[in-house]
Amino acid sequence: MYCTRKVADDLIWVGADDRRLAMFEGVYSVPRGVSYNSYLLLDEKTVVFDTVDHAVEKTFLENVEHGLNGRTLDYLVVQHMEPDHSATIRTLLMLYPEAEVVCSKKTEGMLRQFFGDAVKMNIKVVGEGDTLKTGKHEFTFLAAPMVHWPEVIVTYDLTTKTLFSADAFGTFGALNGALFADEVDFFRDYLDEARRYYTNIVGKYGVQVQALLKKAATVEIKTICPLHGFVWRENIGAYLEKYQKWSLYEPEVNGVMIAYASVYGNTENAANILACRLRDKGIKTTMFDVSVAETSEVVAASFQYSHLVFAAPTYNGGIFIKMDEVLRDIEAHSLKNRTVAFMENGTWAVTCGKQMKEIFAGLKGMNIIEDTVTIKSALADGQEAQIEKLAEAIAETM
Ligand SMILES: Cc1cc2nc3c(=O)[nH]c(=O)nc-3n(C[C@H](O)[C@H](O)[C@H](O)COP(=O)(O)O)c2cc1C
Repeated sequence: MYCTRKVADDLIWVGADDRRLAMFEGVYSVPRGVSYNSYLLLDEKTVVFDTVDHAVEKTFLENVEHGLNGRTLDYLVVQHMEPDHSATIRTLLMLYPEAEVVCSKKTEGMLRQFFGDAVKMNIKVVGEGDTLKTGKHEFTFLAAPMVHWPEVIVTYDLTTKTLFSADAFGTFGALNGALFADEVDFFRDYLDEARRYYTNIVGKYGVQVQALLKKAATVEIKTICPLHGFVWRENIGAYLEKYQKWSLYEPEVNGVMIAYASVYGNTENAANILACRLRDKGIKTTMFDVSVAETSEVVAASFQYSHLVFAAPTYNGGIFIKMDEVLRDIEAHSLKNRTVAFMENGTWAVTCGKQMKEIFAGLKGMNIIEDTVTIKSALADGQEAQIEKLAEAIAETM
């Protein structure tokens, strides 16, 4: 049975929630589920904007069929070829073979890569600024390369001032019946998931997101229809401000994120003492044990906080594996402009502080605090003073 909601009188959300997916993109847990959004326009011509993941194909096809109500599908706009949005293209085109596929030149190549030549596609390639008139509505297309694949376009409805934003402005989390961000307390209940989504998925491409935001700033936007999460029609500015900060790598919290690893508890003990000394100075702290925390959460928090401390044991001559994974992921996301400090532990040859530092030395704008605390198995008498010194060094840079 179809399950749809109206974005406007002639625009229907024909997507679906998936609450069974264990790992989004094989990496990110989605305990609150995820939505795959697709939109159907019923103008003189009919248009579907992107499709959905295989997991929700049945509902999507029923939704489109119900929305069309016997009409034919004239256009399928493909903004992004990642399979969570494109997997259902083949089936949709088999059902509506007359539909013209509107996409970028790069998408045309990717369609062939993913689907081969088996499905006949009537493709209309569009470039930056090209327009498509469907009756009452007129659309223009903007290139958004690397937000977050190279082929991405976003679509702006000149008539209603609606931005179909592809993966930009998305969030993890099923919609649970709500479609609009103003139907939930987004900034209280979903901002953390939106940050985790942004930082992990497009966080590396701040420059490209900035380019898209600059283009978006030249037009009035009344509604944003992303491919995951809620549709925005109120308080859009507040969400744009978050994107502005995230894409400029500006921290949201002047405070310290402490991420630690600890096999036997001694590094954890040092990390806890540091957190207490920082709080004594009135500094905000948050902590993660990287053995149990999701790496994507630590990456998101490293974008959120101004100061980062990493504490880990030496492990087979290197960095403890779970910490290594976190640090490599932060490095892969090209985080910039943070103050960073380290605590290292080891029983016979303590090397991981230097190795952790080397990772950050390769990132732009990192202020590395040199007073690494070195622990030999467990904190020795008198080492409280070293931790206090590190807390003071951090406080001086706040
Ligand atoms: C598999 C394994 C490999 C280790 N490799 C090293 C090493 O290369 N160098 C070293 O100094 N200590 C090494 N250690 C010891 C730990 O780093 C050390 O005991 C540290 O104090 C543990 O801190 P924790 O109490 O926070 O777990 C290793 C421990 C384990 C379990």
